[in-house]
This record gives sequence, structure tokens and C-alpha cells, in this order.
Amino acid sequence: MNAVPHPQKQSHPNPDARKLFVRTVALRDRADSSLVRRLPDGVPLAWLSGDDGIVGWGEAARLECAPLPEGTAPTDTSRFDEAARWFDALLERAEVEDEVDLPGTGLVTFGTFTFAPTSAGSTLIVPRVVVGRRAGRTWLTTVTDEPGTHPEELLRPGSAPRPVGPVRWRPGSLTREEWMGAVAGTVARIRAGELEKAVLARDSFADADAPVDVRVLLERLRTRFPACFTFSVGGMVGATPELLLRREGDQLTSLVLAGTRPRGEDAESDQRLGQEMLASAKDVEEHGLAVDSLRAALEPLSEELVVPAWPHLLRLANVQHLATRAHARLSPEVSALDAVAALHPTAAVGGTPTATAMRLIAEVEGMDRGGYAGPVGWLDGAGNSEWGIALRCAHVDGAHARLYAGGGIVAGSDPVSEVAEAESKFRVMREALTDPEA
Ligand SMILES: C=C(O[C@H]1C=CC=C(C(=O)O)[C@@H]1O)C(=O)O
Repeated sequence: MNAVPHPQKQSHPNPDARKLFVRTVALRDRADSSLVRRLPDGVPLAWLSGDDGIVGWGEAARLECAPLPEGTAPTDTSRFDEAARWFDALLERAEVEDEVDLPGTGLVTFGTFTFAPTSAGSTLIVPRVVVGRRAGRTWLTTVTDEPGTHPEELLRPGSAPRPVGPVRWRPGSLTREEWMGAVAGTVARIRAGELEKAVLARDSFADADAPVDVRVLLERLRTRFPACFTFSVGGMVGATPELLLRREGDQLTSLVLAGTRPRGEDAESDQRLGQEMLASAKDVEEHGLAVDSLRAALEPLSEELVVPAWPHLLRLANVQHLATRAHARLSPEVSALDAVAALHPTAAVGGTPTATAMRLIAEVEGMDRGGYAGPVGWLDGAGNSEWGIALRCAHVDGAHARLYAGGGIVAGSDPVSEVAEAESKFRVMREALTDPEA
């Protein structure tokens, strides 16, 4: 497979040799106005959490990592190293004037990495324009090839987003029965001792009549899932509840999720379902393996690491999860992308042992995950960054979307419940792609 060709690549034959002029200025704005409204039509970049976040558009620089040949070790991390080298080189040649100086100001790149090293789609994009907000402060960053461009010249009001229109839904790579068979086969292999856990996913397709205006999806996702990170990077669009890592200075935070139940019809059944999950040996084991994988990856990188002994419940509009929030103080030489490379894939999306689970996933899912279950987020010149795990998402390409959803399989998993769980996770993007009745 080859890297997806991109027109921007041809227009800058040697993009790494260019010098970038980066300017961040404060912007007066209402703290609760939607950043999505700033976005012009086109292919938006976004990372949103409640009313805060960053949105961007245009391309000052772009890196497409080439997929590695079949047979490459599934845990290969060279795409993260390539991305780090590329961004460092841009940063060295950037002239940055930053009067706001917060995480996300100055030179920023958005990024999406594939789940597996052999897939195409690991991409970093430095936008021409970024509008960001954090704790009531809003800013504008512009990235130009010439000095002296007035930043606000690049800030034009966005056009009104278009509804999606009629959508046709198509089944994915495996039928429901085939996928249940893959789950049952995985349970048997786990029971036979080949591995402890694997996270299996499936895909499904949506076709609209006209190119989907991603801004509509972003606005629906961010308002329905305020506790999630709503993102759009390199075609990957979704609202993930799972934070692979946030790095601010030497502090790292991660939110591990594994273990899922539906939301109840009323407060009482909701409570009961949550308590049942906290008491379920199967869910606690599934969650514990994800936490163990995070701990094992972070320990060598940290001077301090605090991981709570018991999970708590995270309730979202469609499902509830077992959640553990971990904190670390990183060793001085560890960069955000070093930490991403070490943590990906946690057993919330891969399995245990990691390499065995990744091989099984490639063998039984019958699809290429692309950016699904890979890291998605942003990185700034000071090394601050946020990377979610791309879940509850779709790859949107013009009028077409490929949706992904999965769940952790352990010895006690049941194929029928796993299909239902994947359906409840698909709902996030199915609802975002469905216009409200007029
Ligand atoms: C793999 C997915 O979710 C992961 C994150 C939270 C809970 C999960 C679970 O309960 O299986 C999964 O580990 C997905 O949303 O596609």
C-alpha cells in the first residue's frame, strides 16, 4: 500500500526546507461561543473539549508517513519517531512571535497515527490558521511563508455549515454473524492460553449524496458529548472519551477506559448497570489489563507515577465505562511523542500480550483499521500536547464515511453482547451523520 497522495505535497516539493513565520495574538471572543463556527468550509482540523480546544484550517506543512511493509513488527514505532523529527526540524526553522504563551499557542501541529505501522494515514498537519481557547482566553495563530502578514487578515467568518442530507448505510467488511464468529474464535484462543485479551472491532459504511460538511458533525458531537474530545484530523472525525495522554510541562495525565455498559432507562437502572459493571469480574479484568499496559509503558518514562487502585464510572450519552485516571511526572528527556510511542496501543484497543493481540486482530477482523484506535491530537512547540485514542469515529472522505467500533474480548466475553456493545458505540457517528427531522 502507498501513502495517500496529497495535492499539497506537489505544490511544495521540499516543504521541510521552508521557513515558517508563526504569530499568536489574543482574540476577543465570548468564552462560550463555539470554535466550530470559526471554521470555513473545507477540511477542518479540530480538537475540542467542551468550549475549549483548537480549530485550524489551511496547510502550512504536512507530513505523510509511508506505511511500512507487511511483515513489519506490529509494535514498530518508527512513524512516531519520523513525526517527531519532522516537527523538530520545522520548529528549528520557525520564527515564532507568541503573545499568549499557553499550551496550544505558537507553532502547533495536528496529528493522526494509524493503529498499525503497515497502514497508510499517519499524518501531521500544521494549519495556516488556528483559533484556540483555554479557560476563557481565546487566541489566533497564523503560519505564513512571508513575515509581516497581519494575522487577522486570515480570519474570515465561516459560512453556515450544510446539513448532511440523506444517508445510505452499508454493512462493513464482516457480516454480523462473521464478526460474532471472530469473537467466539478469539474467546476460544484466550481460553486455550494463547493470549489474555484482544480488542476486536468492525466497520460499517455511510454514503451521502454530497460531500459531508465535517463542521456539522463536529458541532453535533461536541454538544452531545461534552466530556469527550471531539476531533477532525486527516479525515478521522469523532468524539473519543479516551485520553491516551495530555502533556503539560513535565506532567502527564492519561484516562484509561475499558469495560462498557449501556445507560439505563432511568436513574435507578442506570445506577444498577454501573454498579454491576464495577462488581463484574469479567469487566474488572478487562479494565485491569488496560491499566496494566499503561503502567508498564509509563513506569520507565516517569519519575513519579500515580495509578488509582480501583476504576470509577464514566457516564456518556450512549454508554458508561470503567475509567482510571493516571498521573505521571515525566523524566526530563521524555517528549510527548516518545510517550505516545511507548503507550500505543494500550490494551484498551490492542490486547495482552500486545504483539500477539495485534497479530490476531490483523488476522481475524478482515479490515484495515487505518487511524481507528490510533493516537489523534496535537502537539505544540513547547512539547505540550493532547492525544486521544481515535474511537467513536469515522474516516470521512467526501460523501463517504467508514465507521468503526469495537470492544475488549476476554475469556468471559459473549459474542451477542459484544455485537450489541459495538452497535451502541457506532451510534455516536450514526447519529452525528443523521440530520434532525425538519
Ligand atoms: C474499542 C473501543 O472502546 C474501547 C474503549 C472503552 C471501552 C472499551 C470496551 O469496553 O471494550 C474498549 O476497550 C471502541 O469504542 O471502539
